[in-house]
Amino acid sequence: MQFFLRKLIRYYRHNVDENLNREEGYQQSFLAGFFGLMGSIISFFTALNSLSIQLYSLAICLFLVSALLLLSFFILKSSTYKRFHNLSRYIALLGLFSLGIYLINSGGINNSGPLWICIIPSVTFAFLGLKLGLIANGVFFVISSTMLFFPSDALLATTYSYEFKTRLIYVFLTIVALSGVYEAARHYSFMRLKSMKEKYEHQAQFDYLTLLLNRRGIQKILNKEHQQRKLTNNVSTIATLDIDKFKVINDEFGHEVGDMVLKHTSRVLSDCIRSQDSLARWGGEEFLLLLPETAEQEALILLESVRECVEKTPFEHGNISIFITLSVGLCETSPDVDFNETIKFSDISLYRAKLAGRNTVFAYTPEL
Ligand SMILES: Nc1nc2c(ncn2[C@@H]2O[C@H](COP(=O)(O)OP(=O)(O)OP(=O)(O)O)[C@@H](O)[C@H]2O)c(=O)[nH]1
Repeated sequence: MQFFLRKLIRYYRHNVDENLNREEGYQQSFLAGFFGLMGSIISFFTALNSLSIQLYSLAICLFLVSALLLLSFFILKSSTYKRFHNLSRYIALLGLFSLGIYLINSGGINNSGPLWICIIPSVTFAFLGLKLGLIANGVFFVISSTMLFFPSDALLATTYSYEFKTRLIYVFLTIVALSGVYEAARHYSFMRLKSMKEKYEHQAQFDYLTLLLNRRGIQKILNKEHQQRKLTNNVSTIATLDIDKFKVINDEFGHEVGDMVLKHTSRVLSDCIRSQDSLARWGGEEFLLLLPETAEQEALILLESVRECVEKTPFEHGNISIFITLSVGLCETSPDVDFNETIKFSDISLYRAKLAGRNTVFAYTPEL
C-alpha cells in the first residue's frame, strides 16, 4: 500500500512539474484523470457496500459513476485518444454531477447522501478553472435548489427538513466562494511561476546586453547541429568574430558608449547573416557564428561580406561617430570532429587575423 502511494505521489509530482511547461488545460485534465482513478475506486467499493445492504438503485448509480470516472482516467492515460484528453475532465464531472443529483433525489444512506455535494465546488474549479468552474457550479446550484425546494417535494424521492435543505445550500455556496478564491489565487501563482520560469530560461540562454544567444544558448544549438551533421554527413563552419581595438573605444568614450557599440555591432551582424546562421555573444567583444551546411569557401565569401557590412556601418550617437572593424577566424568542421575542437581552430585563425593587421578574415589551415 505504502509502495503504491509513493509511486502515485511520484507520478503526480512528475506531472505537476511537467505541467509548468504546458497549458493549464492539460493540468486540469491531468487532475481529472487522477481524480477519475481515485473516484472510480472509491465509488466502486461504495457501490459494493450499497449492494450488500440491498440499496440496488444506489449501487447501480455508483457503478455507473465508477465506470465514467474510470473512462475519464483511461482517456487521459491513452496515447491513442490524445485529442480527447481535454474531454476526460468533462466526463469525470458528468459522473460527479450525476451522482450529486441522484443523491439529492434519493437521499442515499439514511438521507446523508446529499452531503457529498460539498466536494463538487472544489473539484469543479480544479477541473475547469475559475470562469467555467463558476458557470458549472452555478448550474449545479440551480438544479439542486430547484430539486430541494420544488413545491410538495415533487422532484425528490425522499423528504428532508426545511432546515437541512437551507443549510445544505448555504454550505454549498460557502464552499463555492472559498474554492473560487482559492482557485483564483492558484491560477495567479501558476501564471507567475510560469512567467518566472520563462524569464529565467531566457536569461540563462541570452545575453542581457546584446540580446543575442550567450555561450550556453549557442552550445545547445551546436549540440543539436552536431547530431544533425552525424545523420546528414554535411560540413558546417564556425567563425569567431572580434571587434578590433575595442579597448580603445572604451578608453576614449567610456564603457557606456562601449556597450552601445556592442549593441550596434550585434544588430549589424544579425542583419548581415543568413536566416539559418546562429550568432552568439561568446564573451566580451567576441562573437561566435555557426554557419550550418556551409563549406569553407562559401563561408569565406559570406564572412567577407559580413566584415564589410560592419566596416561600412559606423556607430553614430549624437556627435560621436565610431568606425568599427572586425577580425574573423573560421574553421570548417566535419561530422566526426567535435565542435569544441573547431572553435579552438577558429580562435587560432582569429589570432592570425589579428596578427596580420586586423579587419580581415582568415580560414584555418593546419600549418598555422
Ligand atoms: N563596454 C564594455 N566593454 C567590455 C565588455 N566586455 C569586455 N569589455 C572590454 O573589452 C576590452 C577588450 O580588450 P582587448 O582584449 O585588449 O581587445 P581589443 O582592445 O579589442 O584589442 P584586439 O582584440 O587585439 O583588437 C576590454 O577593455 C574589456 O574591458 C562589455 O560588456 N562592455
